Amino acid sequence: MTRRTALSRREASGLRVAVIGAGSWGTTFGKILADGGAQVTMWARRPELAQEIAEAKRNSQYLPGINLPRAMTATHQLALALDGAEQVYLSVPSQSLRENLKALRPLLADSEAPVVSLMKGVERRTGLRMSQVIEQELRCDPDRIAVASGPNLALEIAREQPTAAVIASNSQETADAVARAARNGYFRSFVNTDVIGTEFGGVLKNLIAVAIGIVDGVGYGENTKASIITRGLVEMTDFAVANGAQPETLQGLAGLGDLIATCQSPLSRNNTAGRLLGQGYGYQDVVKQMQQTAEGLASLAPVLQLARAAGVEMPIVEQVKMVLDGTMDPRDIAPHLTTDDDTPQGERTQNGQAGSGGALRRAFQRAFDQFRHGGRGAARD
Ligand SMILES: NC(=O)c1ccc[n+]([C@@H]2O[C@H](COP(=O)([O-])OP(=O)(O)OC[C@H]3O[C@@H](n4cnc5c(N)ncnc54)[C@H](O)[C@@H]3O)[C@@H](O)[C@H]2O)c1
Ligand SMILES: O=P(O)(O)OC[C@H](O)CO
Repeated sequence: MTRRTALSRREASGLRVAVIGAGSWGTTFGKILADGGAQVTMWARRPELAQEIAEAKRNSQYLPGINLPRAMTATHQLALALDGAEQVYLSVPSQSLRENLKALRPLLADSEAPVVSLMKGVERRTGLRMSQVIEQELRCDPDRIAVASGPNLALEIAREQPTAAVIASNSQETADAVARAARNGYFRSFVNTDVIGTEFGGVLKNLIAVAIGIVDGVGYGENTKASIITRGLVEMTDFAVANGAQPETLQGLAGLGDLIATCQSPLSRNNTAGRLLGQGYGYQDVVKQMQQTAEGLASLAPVLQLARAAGVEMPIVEQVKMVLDGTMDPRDIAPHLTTDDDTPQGERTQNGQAGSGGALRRAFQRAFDQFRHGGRGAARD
């Protein structure tokens, strides 16, 4: 244990937490919590992984070379993992969250513990964010739910490289309680109440990271990547704000911060999936080659559906989808500034209008329409 870790252990001393999902992020987050002083029980689907974590204090498949803290144990029995848990953290692939929650629900029936999503996807079938799926399946007070997001490449954090994150909840009290637990000498949690912006930041940066991977795979250079990252952030902000986020959240750790980390790092699975696409592999081959979860691939279609419903243009994300579907040559990917032939006027807006941005204007228009129609739903732009 490093000195920084030792200093911070006092802060959450003795808190009992459960982490559901023992892949690279679940295990790393378990280490963050244990190094902050919590007693952590991991739930792993496979008994042999639970045994390795509990006995050898290792997770050699997902975190090679990392020694896990003594205050971390593991089981493959959900009931044991949740027994007495004062906080519950969820870190399974987004598309499997609902089925996992169905198993969790009876075990959490009498619990008031905060439930924290560590995931960065939307559900393909419904387009729902993970906190919404949690609320639906656990039928719990949304104030109990929190989400964690930020520039958080698991292996770097497992190596105790200093990192910051955002914990968001509708309830300031819940966010504060989670942030106090998820904090140690190498991991710092900031708090906000913008759950939508924090969650969508994590989802959307994955899609732009796939685009950057494609560009890398094709062999284009830094100008192309910088153009896509910059215009990608505009798409992320437009989309998130149109769906209820606060724009400043997208400029913070959960937006820009995570976008930078994920687009730059070869550790990123989304970036890696994009690189394979750029090298000419088809979707099925990419899925076969990925050993770990690349959330962006499953989130593409539902995000584009939500974007169309909100009248938001996402030309970069559209192109990633076309490459994935095999309908566009990866070499044709470009940081399109507009989907029509007009000369774009100013970088910030999609519709050639000056000012604070297309998404803000549309969000305002929608609120106005809603007001005008007596809250019966807004007209489409
Ligand atoms: N790895 C990171 O750096 C990182 C950082 C921040 C957030 N995240 C997010 O965390 C979430 C989990 O990702 P990860 O990196 O831990 O993925 P991973 O691929 O490393 O691990 C996923 C884990 O879930 C298990 N799993 C697979 N299918 C399952 C199912 N149907 N039910 C239960 N468990 C199942 C796997 O066995 C594995 O243990 C994702 O939403 C990801 O975006 C990851
Ligand atoms: O490996 P990725 O692409 O899932 O990215 C991991 C984290 O989300 C980075 O913050």
